[in-house]
Amino acid sequence: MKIFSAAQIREADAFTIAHEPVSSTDLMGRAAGKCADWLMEHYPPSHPFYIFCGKGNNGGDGLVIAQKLLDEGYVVTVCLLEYGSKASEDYIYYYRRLQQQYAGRIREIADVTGFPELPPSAVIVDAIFGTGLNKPIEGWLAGVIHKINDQHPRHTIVAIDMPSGLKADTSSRNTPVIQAHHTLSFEFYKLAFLLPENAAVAGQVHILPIGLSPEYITHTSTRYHLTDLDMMRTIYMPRTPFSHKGTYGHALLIAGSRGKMGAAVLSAKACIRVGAGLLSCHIPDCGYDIMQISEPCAMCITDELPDHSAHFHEQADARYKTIGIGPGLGTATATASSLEKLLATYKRPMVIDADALNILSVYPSLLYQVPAGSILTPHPKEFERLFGPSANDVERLELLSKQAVRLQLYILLKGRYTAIGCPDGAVYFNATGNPGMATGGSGDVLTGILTGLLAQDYSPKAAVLLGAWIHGYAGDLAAAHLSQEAMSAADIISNLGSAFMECFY
Ligand SMILES: NC(=O)C1=CN([C@@H]2O[C@H](COP(=O)(O)OP(=O)(O)OC[C@H]3O[C@@H](n4cnc5c(N)ncnc54)[C@H](O)[C@@H]3O)[C@@H](O)[C@H]2O)[C@@H](O)CC1
Ligand SMILES: [K+]
Repeated sequence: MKIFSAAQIREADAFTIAHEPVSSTDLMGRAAGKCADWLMEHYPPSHPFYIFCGKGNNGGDGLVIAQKLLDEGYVVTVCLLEYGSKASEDYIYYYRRLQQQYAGRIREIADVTGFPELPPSAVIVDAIFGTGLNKPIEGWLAGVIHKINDQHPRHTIVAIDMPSGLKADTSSRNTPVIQAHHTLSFEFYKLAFLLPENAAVAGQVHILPIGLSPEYITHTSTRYHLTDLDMMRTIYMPRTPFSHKGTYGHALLIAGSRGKMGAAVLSAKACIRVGAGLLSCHIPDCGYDIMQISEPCAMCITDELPDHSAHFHEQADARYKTIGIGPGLGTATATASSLEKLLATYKRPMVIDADALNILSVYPSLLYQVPAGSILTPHPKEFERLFGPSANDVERLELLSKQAVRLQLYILLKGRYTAIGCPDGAVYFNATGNPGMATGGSGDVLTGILTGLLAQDYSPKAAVLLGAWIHGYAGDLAAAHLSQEAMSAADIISNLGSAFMECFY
């Protein structure tokens, strides 16, 4: 799914109005009508509604919702915030209609003392500002936002299109924003919903289709995308009947050190479980029994050193379709030097994670030696060590995209919505996964998955998008069986099979 900017959403709106054609008043009626339907489906008339309206089209949506709920016999109080701006035309149209029929339900609020006392089980609808917000909310309006947020523990707050105060595509850090339980947003995810810094504000996001022009949507390109199952189905490559293990590639995994062999084992298991034809693991001598016993499907090459690896560059040749390097590897100087030599000779796209990333952040010039199309998988701290700090999440995404273009790499920044920067500047957010995956070893599993997919001739872009998806999907299945608390990284691997079955069979 494409993620459009606020400016593009305005264009989509205008394009739909001109080409469907539909009047802007009717488009508002249609969009807000969907919200009213959602509200009535989720809350019976025993819930009194308090609908707070700004004076733009978001406020207009609030007026349409109020009218529909009142027509259906709901108890509604409409709170119009009178902050001096000129009302939009569509707002005025729906205001007149409401005023004619339900004048007694309308209250004007011109400062924070006008904030109503709310009865138990009230539902607050936030229709103050939407995508038209053009500066942080200030003065008594900010006071109203705080008052609404004070109700959060006692009353349900439903935001229309955007929680008011949240900017669609720039940072809203340290500004007043409604903290909604639910956000009913029109047609598209907004970038703001996918940023960790906004975790507290949008609640559950429900995307309501409002019939914006499919022509506009298809033909307009965006930098940001959210992955979905349909996209994965176009990427997934079923195995062919006459194939053999050679068809699915020989991967080399360079991982593990004394005390961190578990990372190597998790990566190896995941690599095999996504279908790599063959897997060899380069591990220090201390890990030999551990790996052979834990994963009999993998072959082992042991380093001359007992506790960490420093000779893997001698192995890394064209026999291997790809290499995954980093989990539990350690950052010893000899390991770093072997990585440098490996990067000088091995030129296929590879997967670089964990300690291999830490080595690159100590020797940043090595970043330029990483083969084009390789996949880096930093978590936010590793990302910062590699590329420096950012003032906010939007800046961090811009940095991600810039570095992916500059280095011609795929950079997968881990998080609730893992963000994948591509060499062409596009950024994809992965839609699967859950907080149960915030546990040691999850990243090692991802490295194994990505390595296994590259081995099978998935393009780097296909591998990184599908890998992130299936990793999160398997994690979601694990959490569904076991709870987010009890699941471990090993459970992600155990659920990879069911994830493939559910998504692709
Ligand atoms: N295509 C769509 O997505 C549709 C959008 N509609 C609604 O239209 C909204 C956008 O409407 P508008 O562009 O009128 O924008 P808003 O309703 O978000 O607000 C714009 C108004 O608020 C003022 N304003 C902005 N920031 C302010 C601040 N911090 N303090 C005080 N005043 C401020 C602006 O000057 C303008 O008057 C969407 O969020 C959605 O709710 C729907 O009605 C129809 C379809
Ligand atoms: K809103």
